[in-house]
Amino acid sequence: MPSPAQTLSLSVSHHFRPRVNSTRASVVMDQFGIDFEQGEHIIARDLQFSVQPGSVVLFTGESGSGKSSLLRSAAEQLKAAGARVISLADLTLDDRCLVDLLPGAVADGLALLAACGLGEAQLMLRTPSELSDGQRYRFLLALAVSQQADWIVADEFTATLDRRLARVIASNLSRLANRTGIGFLLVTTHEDIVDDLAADVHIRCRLDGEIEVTTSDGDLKKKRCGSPTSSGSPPRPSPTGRTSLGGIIAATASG
Ligand SMILES: Nc1ncnc2c1ncn2[C@@H]1O[C@H](COP(=O)(O)OP(=O)(O)OP(=O)(O)O)[C@@H](O)[C@H]1O
Repeated sequence: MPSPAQTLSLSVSHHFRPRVNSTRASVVMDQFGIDFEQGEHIIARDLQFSVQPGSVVLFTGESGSGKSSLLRSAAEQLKAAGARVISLADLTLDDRCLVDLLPGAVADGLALLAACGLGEAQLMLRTPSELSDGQRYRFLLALAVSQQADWIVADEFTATLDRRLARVIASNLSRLANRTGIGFLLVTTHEDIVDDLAADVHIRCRLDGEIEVTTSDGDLKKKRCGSPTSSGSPPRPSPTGRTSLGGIIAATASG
């Protein structure tokens, strides 16, 4: 059983160097002064916040600011501590009616579908492949809640929904978390759901590397723990005109 409250400490970075070497990758590395040993893009160093059962943690920020990287790191830490963590991205959907896909009593299933904005009878009788993208996303949310997880992980939260519905779902999810004790780790670029979601922890990532952590007690902490991500590149040096590829050194056009 996971302990009632825990502090997560996230340290996330990605290497600049390519996962797959190629001559062209080697030329780019030379042009931007990245060698095979160095070049690290730091998303966060020791970013700390506390969570407990039923906490809603929201990561927002611009595209590329590191939200998903932090989400994955938080989910891994919770898993490592023994929590049952379900990611919407890992759920598979059979071709059966929505009401048949939800375990437990029919009445519970109907209530859950309604909370996720799928309360109309004709929708409950459809299969996942007959739903719109936004309806399918909402069903994934309902399915995840029905599977008795400690934590549910949802990237691109409400991205496929019109913004009015997005706010309704955010508010319902907040109530669900309170009622069930299921925690949520959510990522979105949309800030319009912030008030309705009333997250316990709101982590705002910025492309300049600053991360803001706001907790529900109104506490705001700002930390510059990442490296700027706007260009994703270290300062540009003069190219050497030499490229290294798996130990082979060759002259390039820049030389
Ligand atoms: N596995 C990886 N290896 C190297 N770099 C990565 C990896 N995953 C992400 N990055 C880089 O880290 C930065 C943050 O990526 P991330 O996916 O966390 O951002 P995001 O804020 O979720 O973006 P978006 O809103 O576009 O999904 C980006 O510059 C991305 O290129």
